[in-house]
Amino acid sequence: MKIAIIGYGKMGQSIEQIAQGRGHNVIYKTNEKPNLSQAKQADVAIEFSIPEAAFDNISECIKNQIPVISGTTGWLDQFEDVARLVEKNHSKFLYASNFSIGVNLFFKLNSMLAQMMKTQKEYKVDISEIHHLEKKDAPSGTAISLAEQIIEHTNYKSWSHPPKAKNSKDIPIKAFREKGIFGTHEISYRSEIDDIEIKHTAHNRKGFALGAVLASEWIVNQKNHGCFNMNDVLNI
Ligand SMILES: NC(=O)C1=CN([C@@H]2O[C@H](COP(=O)(O)OP(=O)(O)OC[C@H]3O[C@@H](n4cnc5c(N)ncnc54)[C@H](OP(=O)(O)O)[C@@H]3O)[C@@H](O)[C@H]2O)C=CC1
Ligand SMILES: O=C(O)C1=N[C@H](C(=O)O)C[C@H](O)C1
Repeated sequence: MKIAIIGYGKMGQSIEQIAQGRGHNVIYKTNEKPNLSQAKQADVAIEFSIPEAAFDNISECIKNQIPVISGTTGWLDQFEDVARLVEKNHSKFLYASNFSIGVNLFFKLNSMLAQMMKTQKEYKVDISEIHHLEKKDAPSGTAISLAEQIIEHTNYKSWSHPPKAKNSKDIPIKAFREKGIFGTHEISYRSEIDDIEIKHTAHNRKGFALGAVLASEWIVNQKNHGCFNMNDVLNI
């Protein structure tokens, strides 16, 4: 598979390593707005850049019929515009706030626990995330996905960051930045009697990078056009 990497920072470099280890060829990489005539030579573009650039980078790939995978967080208010472009151009796009298999299992666990907690009125939920000091957005895309899954299965209506006091329909998300943390997410249901907590800790970036490469392999073989996610890729 020929790969274009758009955003060759910490993730772009990890993805290149994993992709090469699986026998793929990185034919183009950039830290700027992509050169489309070069990117078009690839079977797939993998986009991990910055919140301000993601929408333009993804849109250009879609308009040029390059299947595109993105993991950039902090731009999702423009997701519907991307979905319209995908339809209009009969293109393929896959987004995940977190590509790691472990986190995608954790997402399932979060949804199952939320379903059980819906009727347990004495518990209040909160989410916390910890990331490295270079992270540009807060709260993390993963924390927002976790909140949305809880909202889908309970009576909570929204999430807030920074946490608002005394809004019982709001899920508070706390974000911490510490040196050398790759991504830690914790969900806590607390009552006066006890707490129930589930937690995922990434030890490095290999899981995110491997997931992005697996998603790329999947989308290249996908016959239909459309917007996809990791549930389409992983049979879990
Ligand atoms: N979904 C997932 O599983 C994961 C998502 N992420 C997300 O991926 C994104 C990147 O993370 P990370 O690699 O750690 O961040 P980095 O800051 O290490 O990398 C971002 C790179 O994008 C480059 N860049 C800046 N402007 C553009 C542009 N216009 N077009 C293309 N590239 C550009 C930067 O270049 P320069 O430094 O020269 O400005 C930099 O090299 C973040 O949004 C992060 O939250 C991270 C890990 C996992
Ligand atoms: O910026 C990061 O590093 C990460 N970002 C993603 C997020 O915002 O959820 C995924 C992972 O937690 C690492």
